[in-house]
Amino acid sequence: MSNTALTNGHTNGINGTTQNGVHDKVDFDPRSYDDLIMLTESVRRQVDLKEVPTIGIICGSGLGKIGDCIKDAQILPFKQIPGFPTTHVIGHKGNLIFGYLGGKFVVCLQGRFHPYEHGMDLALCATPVRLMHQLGVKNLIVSNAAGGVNPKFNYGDLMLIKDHIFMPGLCGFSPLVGVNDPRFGPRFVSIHDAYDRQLRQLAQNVAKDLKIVLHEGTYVMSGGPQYETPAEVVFFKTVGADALGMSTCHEVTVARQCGIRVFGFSLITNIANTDADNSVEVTHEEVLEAAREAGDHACTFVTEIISRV
Ligand SMILES: O=P(O)(O)O[C@H]1O[C@H](CO)[C@@H](O)[C@H]1O
Ligand code: HPA
Repeated sequence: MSNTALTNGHTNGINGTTQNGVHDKVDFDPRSYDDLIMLTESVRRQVDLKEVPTIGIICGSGLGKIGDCIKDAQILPFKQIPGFPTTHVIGHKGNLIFGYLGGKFVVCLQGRFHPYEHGMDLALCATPVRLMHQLGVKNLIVSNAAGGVNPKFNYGDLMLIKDHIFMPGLCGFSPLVGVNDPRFGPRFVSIHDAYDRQLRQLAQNVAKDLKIVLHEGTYVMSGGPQYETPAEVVFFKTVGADALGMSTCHEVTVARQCGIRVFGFSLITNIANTDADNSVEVTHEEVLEAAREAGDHACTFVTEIISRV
């Protein structure tokens, strides 16, 4: 089957109605388990789930190519998913894709929700992970574009995420804040093993076989959307950062709450400034350009990992 864009009309079951497959603004509560179930049912009605997608993928800025590599793809635009907000960030297409990659049936978020776009509602931004869990995902591959802080990193390198510092989470902006329905998972979640050791080892083996430079390090998520000042970069470097971004940690936190194993990697799209006297401008355009250049590379890497999971 060739790739299919799903545009059939549907009823979403969460308040509003739909016309021509595009949902009206719906009153979706990301902290309601019942709303999550209705969202999941809406997705199930719109796609032909040939198998249970046990692997989920989230594409970082400009890394949508990974989604484009999926075979026999069924493409569900976010605007057809009741409760999903829209993604406004250039380089995030806004599709949920089902199909085959590395010989496995996968579900891929071609575009993500950044907390800075959605009033720091981290539970809303992490809803796709809860959806993936409902659909049967057991392993999640998260990717992002990030600024390199570790002096060994070069433009275009890949960094396997070994651990993270979730700045908004530390300041009370966690997707787990608020009343917790135990059906989402436990109230208190241990994040001691956020990035699965076995999957990291597997990725290291893949990188070696494919002769890809793969660093390992700590990813820091800040709130954004402004990039960091040189002093902030030095601060993050001092506390152990290797790469900086504005995403991922909220998704990983929710994945761990519902027991999904996580593998994460960053594409180093720029080198973060550490000296205000010799600093250069960082732009989203250069981030996207780096991601475009690394697209094939990232796709091969992810495909091979999936084939070995
Ligand atoms: O983390 P992803 O989605 O790759 O996006 C990264 O790129 C954007 C900045 O250029 C920020 O949103 C940052 O988090
Ligand atoms: N900082 C924060 N987020 C980013 C960067 C950065 O330097 N590059 C890409 N996303």
